[in-house]
Amino acid sequence: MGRKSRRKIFENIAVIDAGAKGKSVAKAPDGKVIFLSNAVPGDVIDVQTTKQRTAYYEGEAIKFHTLSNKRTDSVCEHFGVCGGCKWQHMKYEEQLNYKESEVVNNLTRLGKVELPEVTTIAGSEKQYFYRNKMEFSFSDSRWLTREEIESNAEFDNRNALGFHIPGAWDKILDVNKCWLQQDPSNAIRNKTKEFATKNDIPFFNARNQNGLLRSLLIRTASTGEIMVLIQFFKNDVEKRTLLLEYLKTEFPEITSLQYVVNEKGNDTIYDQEVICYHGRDHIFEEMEGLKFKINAKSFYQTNSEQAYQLYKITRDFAGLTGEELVYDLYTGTGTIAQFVAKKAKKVVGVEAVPEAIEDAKANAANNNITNTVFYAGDMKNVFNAQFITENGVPDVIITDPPRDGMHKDVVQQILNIAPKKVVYVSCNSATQARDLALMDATYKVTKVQPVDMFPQTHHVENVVLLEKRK
Ligand SMILES: C[S@@+](CC[C@H](N)C(=O)[O-])C[C@H]1O[C@@H](n2cnc3c(N)ncnc32)[C@H](O)[C@@H]1O
Repeated sequence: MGRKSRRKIFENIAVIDAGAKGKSVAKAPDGKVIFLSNAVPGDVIDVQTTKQRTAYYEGEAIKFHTLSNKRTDSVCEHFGVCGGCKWQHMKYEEQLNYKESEVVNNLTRLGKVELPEVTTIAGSEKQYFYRNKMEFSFSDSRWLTREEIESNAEFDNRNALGFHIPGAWDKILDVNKCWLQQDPSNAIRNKTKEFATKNDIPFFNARNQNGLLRSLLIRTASTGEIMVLIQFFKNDVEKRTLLLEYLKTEFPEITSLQYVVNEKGNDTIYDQEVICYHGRDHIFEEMEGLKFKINAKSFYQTNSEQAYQLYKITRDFAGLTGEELVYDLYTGTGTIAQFVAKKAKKVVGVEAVPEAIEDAKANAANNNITNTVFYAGDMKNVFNAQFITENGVPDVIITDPPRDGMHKDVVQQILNIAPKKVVYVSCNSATQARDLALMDATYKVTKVQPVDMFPQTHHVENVVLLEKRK
C-alpha cells in the first residue's frame, strides 16, 4: 500500500535533523519527510529518492550545494559502504548532541513523561577502537565496488573477510582496516584471510552452502587477553589444523584459540559446541577489581570503558547505603549485580540465558561476593508473586532489558511491588519511553543520564531514575 517505484529529484533541500537508524532528515517540497543516508544536518543538497512510502521518502544526496559545519572527514576507507559507523562524517560533539536530543524527544514525545533537567550525555573518551568484540564473515564471492564492475576486470580471487553489506545477507565487504577494535584485531583478520587464501582453504558460499570458513570472532579484553574463534562449515581436520596452527604461531599473544564446526544453514554459534584448540576456553575482563570470566558465548558490554561509566551512573542513581535488597533484572552474566553488591545487603539477579547465570554464579564466587543470588528464566514467568515472597520485596530494582524493553507483565509486576526506586538502563529510549509511560502514575522520573557506548553510530544508552510518587 502506498508504494511507488518512481524516483524523484528534489533540488536545494536543507538537511534539518539526524535521527533513527543513523539517517539524516530533510523535508520535501510536498511536505513529506525524507530520510537520507549520506547527508549531515546543515548540508544543502539535491536529493534523489530511492523509496517512496505513504508518509515519507528514503533518498540520497546526489549534489551538495553547501556542506554543513557539523561535518568532519570520515577516517575509514570503508565508510559509506560498510553499515557500521554511519555517523563518521559528523563531528563527535554533534553526534552527542543528536543522541541526547533523541533520548529527550523519545521520553517526552513518545512517553509523555515530565523530565527533570537531563544530565549531559557521557561521551566516550575513545571515539575509535573502543569495541572489545567483533565478528567477521568469510565469503568466496566478495562484493564488488561500482568501479570494479565498470572496469570489467577479471577477478580470480574473490575471497572476502569482513561485514555484511547492509540489506544484502550474502554480500560481504572485504575489510582492510576496521577502526572499531584495537590491535591486533586487524592483523589477525588480515593474516587469516591471506593465509587461508594462499593455502586454498575455501571461504564459505552462502548461496550454495559450501566452502569451509564461515566466521571469525575476536575478543580483546581490557585485561589484554585475546580470544579468537573460527567457525568452520565442515569437519575438515587437516585444513582446520593448518589454519589454527598458523594462528597459534603467528599470534602467540592469543589467550584462547577456539573453533566451532557448524553444518547448519545459519551461522549462529549459540547452539553449537565450542572446542578449545589452544590456551584457555575463556578470557577475563576486569572492572573495579572485579574479574569477569568471558567465554565465546558470554554477553559482555562491548565497550568496556563506557560500560564502567554506565555502571557507575547506575550505582549512583540507586543511591545504596548497604541496607538494601536490590533486584537486578536482565542481569546477563551478573555484572551490574556484582558491581553494586558491595553497597547492598543482597542482590537478586534474573536472566533468561542459563549459561549466563552459570557464569554469573561462577564470577560472583571468584570475586568472593557472597550476597548475590541468580536465577535463570524468562522474566515474565520468573518474576512473579511467589518469587517476591521467596526473595523478599526489593528496596531498589535495577532493570536493563534488551532493545524491545520490558514485557508489560514485568512492568505490571514492578508496579505491584512498587519499590521506592527503579533504575532503568536502556539501549533503546523509544521502548524505554513506552515503559515509563506505563509507570508514570506511580513513579516520577527524577534523573536522566544518556551514555554514549557506540561513537560513530546513532546508538545511545540511557539511564533513568524513577522514584515512587508520595
Ligand atoms: C542489555 S542486556 C543486559 C545485560 C547486563 N545487565 C549487562 O550489563 O551485562 C539484556 C539481557 O536481557 C536478557 N534477556 C532478554 N530477554 C529476556 C527475558 N525475556 N527474560 C530474561 N532475560 C532476558 C538477555 O539475555 C541479556 O542478557
